[in-house]
Amino acid sequence: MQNLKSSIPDTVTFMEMYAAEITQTGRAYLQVGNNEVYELFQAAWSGADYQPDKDELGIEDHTIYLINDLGQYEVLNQDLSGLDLAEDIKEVPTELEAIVSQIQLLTESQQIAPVPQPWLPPLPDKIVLDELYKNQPHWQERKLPLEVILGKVDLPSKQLQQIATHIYPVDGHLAVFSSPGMGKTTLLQSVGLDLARRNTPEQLHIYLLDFGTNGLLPLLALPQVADIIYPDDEEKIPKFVTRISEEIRRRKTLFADYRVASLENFEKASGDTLPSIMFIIDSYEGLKGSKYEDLLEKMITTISRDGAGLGMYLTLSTRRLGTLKAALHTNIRAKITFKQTDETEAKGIVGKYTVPMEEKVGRGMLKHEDPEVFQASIPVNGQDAFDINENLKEIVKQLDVSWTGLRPDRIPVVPDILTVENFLEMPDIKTSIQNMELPIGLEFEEVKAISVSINHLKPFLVLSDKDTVRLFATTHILQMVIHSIEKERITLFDSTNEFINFSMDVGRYINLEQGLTKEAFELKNAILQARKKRNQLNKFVIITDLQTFLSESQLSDNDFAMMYEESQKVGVHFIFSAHKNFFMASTTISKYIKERVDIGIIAQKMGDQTVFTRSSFAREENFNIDEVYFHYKDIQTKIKITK
Ligand SMILES: Nc1ncnc2c1ncn2[C@@H]1O[C@H](COP(=O)(O)OP(=O)(O)OP(=O)(O)O)[C@@H](O)[C@H]1O
Repeated sequence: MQNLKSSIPDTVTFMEMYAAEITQTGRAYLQVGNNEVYELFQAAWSGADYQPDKDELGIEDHTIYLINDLGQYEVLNQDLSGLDLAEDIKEVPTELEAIVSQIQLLTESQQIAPVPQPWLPPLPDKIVLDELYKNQPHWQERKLPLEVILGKVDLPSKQLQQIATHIYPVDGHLAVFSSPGMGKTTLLQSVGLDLARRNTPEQLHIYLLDFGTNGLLPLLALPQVADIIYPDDEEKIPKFVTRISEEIRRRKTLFADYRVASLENFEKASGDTLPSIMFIIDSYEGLKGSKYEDLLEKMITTISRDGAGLGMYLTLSTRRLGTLKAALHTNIRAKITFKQTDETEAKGIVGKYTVPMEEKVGRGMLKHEDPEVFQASIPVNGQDAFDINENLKEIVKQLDVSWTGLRPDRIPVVPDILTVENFLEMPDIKTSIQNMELPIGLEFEEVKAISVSINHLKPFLVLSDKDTVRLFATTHILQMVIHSIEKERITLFDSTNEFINFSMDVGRYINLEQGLTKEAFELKNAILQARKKRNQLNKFVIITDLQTFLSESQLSDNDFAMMYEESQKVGVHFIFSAHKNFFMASTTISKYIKERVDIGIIAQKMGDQTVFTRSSFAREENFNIDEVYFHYKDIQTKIKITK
């Protein structure tokens, strides 16, 4: 305790005089009223160590001090406390602490209610979403306005701590800002889970745009989630943007037909329901510099401007306001910021505030009428981020299995590698093979399997300007034939000796060692005979390199032309593989084929070949080895082939 003389009023001069003499801590004069009666007293001290059996221990301080000229203590004898010999020095509570804890125990055991405080306790550091529900939300048949619980807000001016909710059709889009690691992703997870608990997959579709570090992944299995999009999803992003742009257009037209300006009014007027669409975007700044930045930014800005009326909402997180273009952030009214390294940044987001922003995760300012102190909820309980994610996945799984109705369609994407087995396992392909069709590949736009009817299959050309690529594409088409046609019906002219591995999978295998001539002439005669007798040979003939086949077989141009011409009439299906150079040479045969061929695989840029006429003049990208054009009915379609 400090010397009490400092609190003596100036008027008490005697007391002041005496008090000036006080040298001991806790010693004081006490005066009651304004007369000169005052008492010297010693204030009680509660800071001593609490040692209930001190008397029995006989602990006494025998230290002898000298008071020096400066009034300081100097130890004269040696330290007799024995502390230097003690093995284990324990800190004991002070007498004050001991008394307080005893009172606490007593009030608890006797259930004595605490005295009401004139202010509310501070917001908790951790609030689990479940704690904020009055009633656990559940799926309802009737579509309700899109609403979520965000956390708790402290309103000291109103002596209130309220659950902070966000009603999208009223409050619009929502953005949360902060320095790294302050709780943005966790709040988005909370929003995602809460939305999924309240709305069925028929009432709400969610798209997760994860431009951060997989923070939204635990939400992927929610039945409302259509898909997750990463900034490097080269195939998915353009399809996603097309899908959303078409949906915006469709909703605008529909709403115009009913002369309404909101989803709610459309549903009232038409009696139909359309799902609300939520875009949860984590770490918006992660989009910067990516290939599709402009495309996505444009789409997100359009949603920020037109979305609310169409039932499409954004909930996004990012570090700073500056990462969002003005055209985007001015359309987002509801903003939350957690701790920012630079406080002016936080004030720029939610407006001026005077209370200091605490450096706690999930603690920040929410723009209410004025900025108010806010604690975000976490979706589920957990010790750390890993724990929270694991528990969240568990709850998401429960929601996933409990929904048996329709779900939003995923954005179709072609697999990175299409194995022969996976391709042939596709239900569409199984049906095509049963229907006497030859599987060709997977189309990219809608990821549909492409196949062609074998009955009307004309001579088929595999064309490329690189031998390795041609070998790859030829192998693919050979595999397709092997897996859809009986072995006995396949003849393989391996004019480059590169397909010996397939010799056992076909009915006839002929390579250079055996000589192609005899078999080639036999084939020609068989075609002629069948033509005369109007027989059907039902054969597939694969020629792995047309140029060497022609030179090695010694067939004349006429012989070859006859075979080509008559083959279709007698059920012989040719598949030729040829290098681009074969057609550059402009021989009689190459010109003959060029004029007639109208089906094939082009494993090179369309602009660099002259065999097939281009159906589109869009800029050509570089293809991977398993991406080719399929030319059919005068149109080229980009397809994925097996690897
Ligand atoms: N509201 C909260 N209450 C308590 N703990 C939280 C809260 N929000 C987040 N945390 C914890 O803080 C850590 C960081 O959270 P989170 O990943 O959500 O931050 P962030 O701002 O998204 O980070 P970054 O910018 O790096 O993506 C996690 O361990 C998380 O469990």
